[in-house]
Amino acid sequence: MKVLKFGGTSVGSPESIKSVKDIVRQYQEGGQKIAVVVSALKGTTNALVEMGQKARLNDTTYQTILTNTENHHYDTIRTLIPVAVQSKLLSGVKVLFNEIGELLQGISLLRECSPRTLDMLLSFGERLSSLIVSEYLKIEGIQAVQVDARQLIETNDQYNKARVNTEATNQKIRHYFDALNGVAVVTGFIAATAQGDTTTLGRGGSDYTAAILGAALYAKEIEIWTDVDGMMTADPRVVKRAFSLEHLSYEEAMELSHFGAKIIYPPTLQPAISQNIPLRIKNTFNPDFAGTLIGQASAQGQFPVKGISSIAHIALLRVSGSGMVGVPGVSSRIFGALAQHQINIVLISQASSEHSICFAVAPEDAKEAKEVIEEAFSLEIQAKKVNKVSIEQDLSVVAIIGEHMRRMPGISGNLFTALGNNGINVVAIAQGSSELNVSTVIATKDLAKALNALHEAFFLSNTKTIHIFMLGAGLIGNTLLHQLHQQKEYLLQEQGININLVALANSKKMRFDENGLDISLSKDELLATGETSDTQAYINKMKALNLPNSIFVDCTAAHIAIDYYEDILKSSISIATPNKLANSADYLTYQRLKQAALLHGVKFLYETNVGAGLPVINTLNDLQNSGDKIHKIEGVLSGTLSYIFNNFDGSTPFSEIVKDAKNKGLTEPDPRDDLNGQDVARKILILAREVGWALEPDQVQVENILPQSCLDAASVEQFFDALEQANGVFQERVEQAAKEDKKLRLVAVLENGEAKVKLEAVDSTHPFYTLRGSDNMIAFTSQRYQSQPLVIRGPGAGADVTAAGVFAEIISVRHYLGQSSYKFNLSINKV
Ligand SMILES: NC(=O)C1=CN([C@@H]2O[C@H](COP(=O)(O)OP(=O)(O)OC[C@H]3O[C@@H](n4cnc5c(N)ncnc54)[C@H](OP(=O)(O)O)[C@@H]3O)[C@@H](O)[C@H]2O)C=CC1
Ligand SMILES: N[C@@H](CC=O)C(=O)O
Ligand code: NA
Repeated sequence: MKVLKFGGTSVGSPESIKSVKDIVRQYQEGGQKIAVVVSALKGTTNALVEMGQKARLNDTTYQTILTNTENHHYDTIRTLIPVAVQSKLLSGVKVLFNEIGELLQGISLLRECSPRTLDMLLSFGERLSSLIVSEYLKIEGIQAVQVDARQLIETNDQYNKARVNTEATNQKIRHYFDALNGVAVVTGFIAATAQGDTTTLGRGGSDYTAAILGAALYAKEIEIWTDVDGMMTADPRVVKRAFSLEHLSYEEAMELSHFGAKIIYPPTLQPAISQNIPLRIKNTFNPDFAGTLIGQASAQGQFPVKGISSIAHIALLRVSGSGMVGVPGVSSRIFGALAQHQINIVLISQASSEHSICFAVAPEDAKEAKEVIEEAFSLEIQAKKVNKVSIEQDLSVVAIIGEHMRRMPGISGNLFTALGNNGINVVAIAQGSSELNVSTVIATKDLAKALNALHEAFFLSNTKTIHIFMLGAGLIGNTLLHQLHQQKEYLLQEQGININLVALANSKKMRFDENGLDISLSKDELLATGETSDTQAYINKMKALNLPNSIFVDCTAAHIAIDYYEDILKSSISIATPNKLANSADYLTYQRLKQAALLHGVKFLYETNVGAGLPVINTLNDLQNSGDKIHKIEGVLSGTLSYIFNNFDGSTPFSEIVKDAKNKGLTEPDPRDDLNGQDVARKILILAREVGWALEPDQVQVENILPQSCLDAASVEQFFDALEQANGVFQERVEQAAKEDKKLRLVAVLENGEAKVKLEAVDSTHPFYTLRGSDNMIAFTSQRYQSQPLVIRGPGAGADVTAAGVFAEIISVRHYLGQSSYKFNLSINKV
């Protein structure tokens, strides 16, 4: 025998009732004996409660609700059942609705709806649904019998939450089912006293009915049919990648349910659990899916943590004071006082110093809880031995649950790393000694982020999602987009990195999608449906989304986002940027950004600021971190100028070569930033700061090679016109160098705390002489590399190499996203 319980959504529509029929038929055909328990049609119980309340206040609008509810039942029948055989059922339903109408009229006349009357009123929900389902099954050729549980389940007269007389009930059930042929369709939730007065079983009542039947009939299994694929690893509305669990122990299911997974209500399943009857959670809308099996033992499968659950709103109360230390009975007085006032405690945490106890209650109970405790400790408070009770609001509880966390080191380490790396502050912690549940209290604003971060850390530890917020989709940004698209699949399959581009913007449009923009589309396609670009709004939205593992990628050439960097880092969002403007602004800005990243445990990444994709900054840091002392840095740091001087031989005008460099993506958006030495000045300034010299921008000595007319030009186009006029100036300098068998190079030098950028003609013995194309060359002379400098050389500009450098930084953040510190045991058999 199996007992199948179908909840309100499972009988909520004609389509779902058809699914119920298919499920019942399948069992019948398989020769399996079953009993079916049904809830009221979705929304009916609430509607009945509302009607009762309105009628009691003589508010005649209850009649509208009654008409709507009645029509909903008729519509269901008309859609479900062929016209020719509808009339019997329609009139049966009509009779019941007439009774409801009379009862409501009575309530309205008496202006009274006692618990007893309410139970009578609510009983109609299940009486109607069981009638419809059983008649429909009969019409479909299934031998079904409507069973009113008031004949079977006997309770006391504690209306609304009646207690079951197990002995009498078991007898009645066994007696009834012994004589029964066919499928019983039993009303959930309702019962009756020995005198025959209607009662209801309280919250989770239909589960209770199924458990009572299951226990009385020694059922092999109880199936709870609902509208989800079983118990999930987390709430799928918040955690998109939550998945359904195959096995759980009763205890795990109970913990998960306590923390908000409202699929079952375990207290009501106790009769079945005490007889060790397995429960299976199944989805009426996906019946072939196995669902979740809940039994005595927990499955030691792939995951030691079975679920991540939460209570969205709690208040935390703290009782503290010197008078609590070493004094027995304090907690009993606190919790005794709360119990007396029926205040439920969600979580308790106490430090071993005993100086304070904190506990969580529902926010609506907080004020009363404070008053009650202050009353109980009024003398100690007067004597200043106990402080006034403090209340913290806007908090949530997030818990990890699983029996196999027991004795497994590293679980809480992983929990706190995942929260910490995402800037989530833990206000309080509680772990039972059973180690079945580790609960943390956090700010409600961080709840979704915490659930996602923890879900990733415990269930998807082989896959990390990185949420990317990209600002700027010009040359570098667009190239990066292509690279992300090209590598997306490889990264997911081979590296376990899930690239999720959440936002993209240019100067005109911006677009957000928390679930990820489709990066197979071009940036124009992506932005076509975007909203008007607004940097402040962009940053606010990025912060408000509060996603874990987020990185902001500034691919603009502008100042627009620089002022927000510190705030972004403080919001636990990493930054990767090729934009040099932040690090080459005043020294204080540079310092504050580095500090903000450090303090908030996020990354501020800017390798491409110098030498594009070449590993310049990282090499410099590696040298210093390993104890080396930098004496001198000398370099050709402009890809643009390298390219220009390597290609300019006088046969093509200088201005044409500059245009060529621009078209090749080597120059800054305004090539004057390259030619006036500013771009290189920024780079050597950044290197100086990395070495530890607190230089300001105006302390870098720069030789500008551009005539004033070029600097004065109002736009890039006009600059090229002016440059054409000045071609001769450059022609002369290059020819002069060539005569001496030399080449021009814009060289940056950092030595003795001084930074200089100047145009030099180098001869064939100089290492810079041999540079080709857009090559950069950086030579570090240090304590270790004294006689022979450490040299880095290669293309130091261009869209591909720069975007690739930013790309590498984006994926590098996965290394600090909380690697699992425990090994999963995949080989152990499941229950
Ligand atoms: N080229 C190279 O080799 C290297 C470049 N870099 C750096 O890379 C950065 C990007 O350069 P590049 O791609 O050439 O520059 P582009 O001018 O091609 O692109 C800049 C992007 O920023 C966007 N933008 C400007 N203002 C805003 C705004 N208010 N809101 C949103 N987006 C905005 C632009 O929008 P729109 O498209 O609407 O104009 C454009 O998409 C620069 O900082 C540069 O110094 C660093 C190393 C090497
Ligand atoms: N315009 C720059 C690009 C890299 O920073 C250069 O030419 O080096
Ligand atoms: Na670099």
